[in-house]
Amino acid sequence: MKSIVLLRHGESLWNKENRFTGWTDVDLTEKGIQEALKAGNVLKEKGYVFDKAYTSYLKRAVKTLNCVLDRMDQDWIPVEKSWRLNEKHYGMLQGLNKSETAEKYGDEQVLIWRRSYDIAPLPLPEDDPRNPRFDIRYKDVPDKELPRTESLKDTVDRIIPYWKEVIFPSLKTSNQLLVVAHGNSLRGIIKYLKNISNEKIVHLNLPTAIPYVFEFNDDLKLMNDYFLGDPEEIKKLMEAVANQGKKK
Ligand SMILES: O=C(O)[C@@H](CO)OP(=O)(O)O
Repeated sequence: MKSIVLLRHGESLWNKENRFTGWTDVDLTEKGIQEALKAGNVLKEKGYVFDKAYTSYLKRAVKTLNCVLDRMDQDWIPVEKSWRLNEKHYGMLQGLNKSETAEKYGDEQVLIWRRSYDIAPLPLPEDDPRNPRFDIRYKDVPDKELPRTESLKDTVDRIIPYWKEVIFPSLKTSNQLLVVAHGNSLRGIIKYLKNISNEKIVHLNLPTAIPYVFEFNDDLKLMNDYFLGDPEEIKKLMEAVANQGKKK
């Protein structure tokens, strides 16, 4: 069986402060580093040997990947970074506290901004210094492809071509691949892989740094998917993520 392991980064500073993050390049907390190292230990214990890893241009994902590979003593494997694996762009919500935003606009509106398929938060103004066009790391990305906000659909539209053209085809010549990315960019990939409806995807909340394994047969047909960890604990972690967008 071939497998692709999806992993959300460990806790970031803005996860801890409960702020909308999106494309803001915040670092891991100490807890986030420990979570990433733990994921590395779990993958090592299970005997994973990755042929290649993929991650985003954002340091919380890059550093999580580095911690995982360090723990596995697989620091040497090829790694490809792509802006296409970045988190959903959260537009004008970036930096705001999620429960304060729920106090102001209501839980339901925040759920729409966080989890609906095709509704995006208000975009950053064109001249906002946070517009990705002013960030050197995106200098090779055509301006029209750089978001100032995104719905999950927009995220899927930029991520799935990369999945189909780069990540998935490399499974033909590999056995195990690792993708370290973000809560919503991974939700987009999972929606595509499992053909989850626009309505059902609202309820998927990914915990930080819990490996999610997708197994494929030799014809690259998806056979099985499961988290590595205690199901009860994972359920609680998922509920905690869902609750981040509610009033206190
Ligand atoms: O703020 C964000 O960028 C994301 C992921 O951390 O959060 P949410 O779970 O609200 O989509």
